[in-house]
Amino acid sequence: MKMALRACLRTKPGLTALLSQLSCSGHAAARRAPALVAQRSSSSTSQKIKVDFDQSSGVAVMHMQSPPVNSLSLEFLTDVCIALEKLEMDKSCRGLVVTSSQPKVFSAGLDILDMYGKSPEHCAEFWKAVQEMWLKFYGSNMITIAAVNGSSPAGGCLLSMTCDYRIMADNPRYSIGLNETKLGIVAPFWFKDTMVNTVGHRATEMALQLGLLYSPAEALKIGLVDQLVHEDQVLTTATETMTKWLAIPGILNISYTCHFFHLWCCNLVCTICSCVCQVIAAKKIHLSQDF
Ligand SMILES: CCCCCCCCCCCCC/C=C/C(=O)SCCNC(=O)CCNC(=O)[C@H](O)C(C)(C)COP(=O)(O)OP(=O)(O)OC[C@H]1O[C@@H](n2cnc3c(N)ncnc32)[C@H](O)[C@@H]1OP(=O)(O)O
Repeated sequence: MKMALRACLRTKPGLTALLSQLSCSGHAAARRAPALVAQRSSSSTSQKIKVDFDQSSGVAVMHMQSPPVNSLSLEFLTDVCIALEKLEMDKSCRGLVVTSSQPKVFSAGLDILDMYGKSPEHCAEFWKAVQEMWLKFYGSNMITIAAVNGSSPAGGCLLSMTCDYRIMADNPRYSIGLNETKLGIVAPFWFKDTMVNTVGHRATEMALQLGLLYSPAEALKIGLVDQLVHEDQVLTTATETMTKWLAIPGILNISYTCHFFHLWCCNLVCTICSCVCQVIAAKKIHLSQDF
């Protein structure tokens, strides 16, 4: 699925242009961007994202370092998107491993504090940034591997699911899943679609209806993650796995099918509608709070 989307993006410049208009790169571009320099290994850092790029292997490692729990705030999402955009533009970068520098947590999902009591404009910007992160990872030209070295609820799980492969720390204290229902929130349909593409319809229905968080062993069983390793081994296993993937001839050039392209278009159209609805809703809430 991910590869099909990637191929769509590569072969449909019009779609790419549309996406870039839709995306929040406007505000992203205004911010500082971690630079990638042409040397064997480079390291670039924004406040919340550190990228180590090994030019000899063509593999970058993105460390999320937004304490305490890598919650996805507007600022953090913007940094992630900028870093990803930079890597995407560097054609020598063929693989990306995403991991966390925070102990015990990969990402706590959307930053709840960034969604509450904020202006409609902020909410719209925030929501656009969430969608941009999803689009950028899902449509990435690189092979992406999530090194899930801690808990990964809700938006954190979404982030990992947009990657081609997930390796999780085998620690029963960690959990992963779309738990929005338990928080009284409905997971957006594109969260749902991403999970369907990962674990199938029935498992997704159960997961979303009950707001399930899975232990690593349970997650492996339903295919939400692909591999469990000792937590000390998550990152090294991810880079080893990346080497194997990148050795496959043409891995970055898998052709797409019409079915996937249609699904992609549907998702895009629905996303626009959902975005408009969110803004309208936000405005209504804002108005009702005034009375
Ligand atoms: C009307 C228009 C609206 C437009 C805007 C759009 C809004 C649309 C809303 C719809 C969104 C739907 C999709 C939602 C997706 C989400 O991702 S929602 C977020 C769900 N996340 C969670 O449920 C995670 C909750 N956190 C945890 O389970 C645990 O914290 C952890 C991640 C497992 C880590 O546990 P532990 O190591 O024990 O740390 P804690 O002590 O629990 O936490 C440390 C501090 O971090 C704060 N924190 C935790 N999670 C978040 C978070 N998601 N956002 C912000 N802050 C978080 C926590 O409060 C602690 O803070 P302090 O108490 O200050 O230390």
